Formats: sequence, structure tokens, C-alpha cells
Amino acid sequence: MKVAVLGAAGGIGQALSLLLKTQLPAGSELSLYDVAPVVPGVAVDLSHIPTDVKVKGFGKDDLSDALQGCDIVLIPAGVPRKPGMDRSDLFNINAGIVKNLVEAIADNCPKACIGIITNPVNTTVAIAAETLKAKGVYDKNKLFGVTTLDVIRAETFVAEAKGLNPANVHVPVIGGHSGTTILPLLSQVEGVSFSEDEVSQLTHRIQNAGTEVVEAKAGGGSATLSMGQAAARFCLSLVAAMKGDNVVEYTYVETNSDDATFFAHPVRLGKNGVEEILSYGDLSDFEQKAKDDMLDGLRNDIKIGVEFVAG
Ligand SMILES: NC(=O)C1=CN([C@@H]2O[C@H](COP(=O)(O)OP(=O)(O)OC[C@H]3O[C@@H](n4cnc5c(N)ncnc54)[C@H](O)[C@@H]3O)[C@@H](O)[C@H]2O)C=CC1
Ligand SMILES: O=C([O-])CC(=O)C(=O)O
Repeated sequence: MKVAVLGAAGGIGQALSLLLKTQLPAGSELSLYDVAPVVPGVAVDLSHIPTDVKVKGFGKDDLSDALQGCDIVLIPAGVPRKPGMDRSDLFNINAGIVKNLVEAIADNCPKACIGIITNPVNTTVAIAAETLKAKGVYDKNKLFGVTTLDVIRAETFVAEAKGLNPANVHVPVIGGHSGTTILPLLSQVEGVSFSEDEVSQLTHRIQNAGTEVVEAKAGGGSATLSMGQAAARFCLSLVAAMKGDNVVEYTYVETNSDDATFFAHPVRLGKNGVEEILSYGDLSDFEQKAKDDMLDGLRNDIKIGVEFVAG
């Protein structure tokens, strides 16, 4: 299995690359690309960890080489938020970065599964899809917005609130990845019940958890370590599924449902990416209203991405 991380020298990229170096199956290869000149050093540094995963670094002019033969490409390249910014404020810089990187994927490893981490995810995934379509290589089963951080946060916060071991708590999170488009389904958490106040407070905290980190880092960026963990979990699930395991993850994929073109669902992963998009089940009245209220915003985020590529 060969995995590329584009933006590998950044906060997420380094944490993610470390986790993949130590957790990918034996015999895997890790290709680290960044425009920052430190990237070969990140690769050398990781290569001293004794695991059977080969790591190679690629600088700014070597994107094509970095992508040769890749089965999975993860993209955390781009700028993060500062306090006072919304994820959509990153669009102007990150839209072009994602488009260029995805064009290179189309040219060099068009059959790879792609995990988009770069914000605003609601929009950058649509940019990736349109870019792949323009290149004639779009496969909707191989493009994912990585929303796993919303899931692991929801599990952490619910476990904390209820005094449970987070390892035993599973919280579905559907929708998109910003503000109210992040919709945790607390009504579906098994073995736990919540008061109305708890639902409202926990939902708000999960939706604003990114901002919680941005403010705590006080201008030094956004979530990197928890995101590294989340992206590693997503990637390792995909690797396991590509090797034949039965794995379900919540991820932002093309659904073409009545909700929106892209929507985070529970997805059964398989050898070729999405094996089956599963239903997210019944919603409580609170969740149904929250979904109805956010759909226009999410659809507009997607439209902005489509229009960006159309020019
Ligand atoms: N999907 C999610 O749940 C989350 C997404 N993010 C997003 O991930 C992105 C990265 O965040 P951080 O790692 O904290 O930022 P960072 O600034 O620490 O790292 C970004 C890296 O991307 C590199 N880069 C910039 N342009 C590039 C290009 N054209 N090709 C390759 N590399 C390029 C930079 O040199 C830098 O090393 C941001 O857009 C952030 O908003 C952050 C947290 C969670
Ligand atoms: O909030 C941000 O800008 C980064 C992010 O997506 C998250 O932490 O969920």
C-alpha cells in the first residue's frame, strides 16, 4: 500500500505522517510532499523509526514523483484559521492549492482514493470532484472529505459528560464540516440518554470544537494533533478495507441525496473506496430541525466549489 501526504511538513502533515509511519501495515510506502523546504528533513527524521514502512520526502518541484503508484492520497496542504476567522475565510488561498494538487493526482495516480482535509472541506471536496471531472477521471467512490475529527471529538465530549470510557462510545456525525453543518446524532448513541439541555450544549460544543482549538492556540493555528489522529484513523480504516476488512466510517462523500450533493454519511469502505453509502437512520425532532436549518448553507458551500472550477 502506498500513501501520499500532500502538505506533509505542516502541523497536521507531520503528526499524520508520524502515525502512519508507526501504524501502516508492514511493507507500506509513505510519500511526503510539501512546498516547504523542510520536507526532506521530515522524511529523514521519520525514516529513523524502526518500522517496515518506507518513507520518502519530495520537495516543491517533485509532486509527480511523489504521486507515482499511490493508492491513497491525503491532502492537508493549505492555510489554517486564526481567531476571528471562519473556515470559509480560507477559501481564497486553499481553493487554488487543492485544485492544483488534485490536477496532479489526476495526471499521476488517477485511480487513487483521495482524502481531503484542507478547509473549507464543504467546498474543497466539491473543487476536487469538479477538477477530476474536468480531467475525465472522476470516481465518486474514491473521493472523501475527512470528517473523522468531528466523530472523535463527539465521542470524547460525550464520554466526558457521561463518565464513560471514550473507547466504548460511538457517536454518528453527519452533514458537513463547519459550524451548524456538523450534525452529531446524539439520539443514536447506544446506552446513553441526554436531557434537552445536554443535547443542545453538547451539539454546540461539537460544532464549535474547531474554534475552541483556534482560540486556545491564540493565533498559532488550528487543530493539528487531534486532526493527525483523526486522519490516521480514516486512512488506516481505508487501508484495512482495501485489504478486504469490513469497515464503516463517517465521511463526507457524494451522495446525490435530497440533502445535498455531498453529505457525511456512514460509509462501508471496500477495495475500491466507497462500497456502500449507508442510511444515517431516524433523526430526533431536534436533529431534523438542525438538518433542515443547515442544508441551504451546505448546498451553497458546495456551489461555490463547483463555480470556482467552472471559472
Ligand atoms: N478536515 C478537518 O477536520 C481539519 C482541517 N484542517 C485544515 O487543514 C489544513 C492544514 O492545517 P495545518 O496543518 O494546521 O496547517 P500548516 O500551516 O501547519 O500546514 C500546512 C502545510 O501545507 C503546505 N502547503 C501549502 N501550500 C502547499 C502546496 N501547494 N502543496 C503542498 N503543500 C502546501 C505548507 O507548506 C504547510 O507545510 C488547513 O486548511 C486547516 O484548516 C485543520 C484541522 C481539521
Ligand atoms: O476549525 C478549524 O479551522 C480546523 C478544523 O476544521 C477543525 O478543527 O475542525
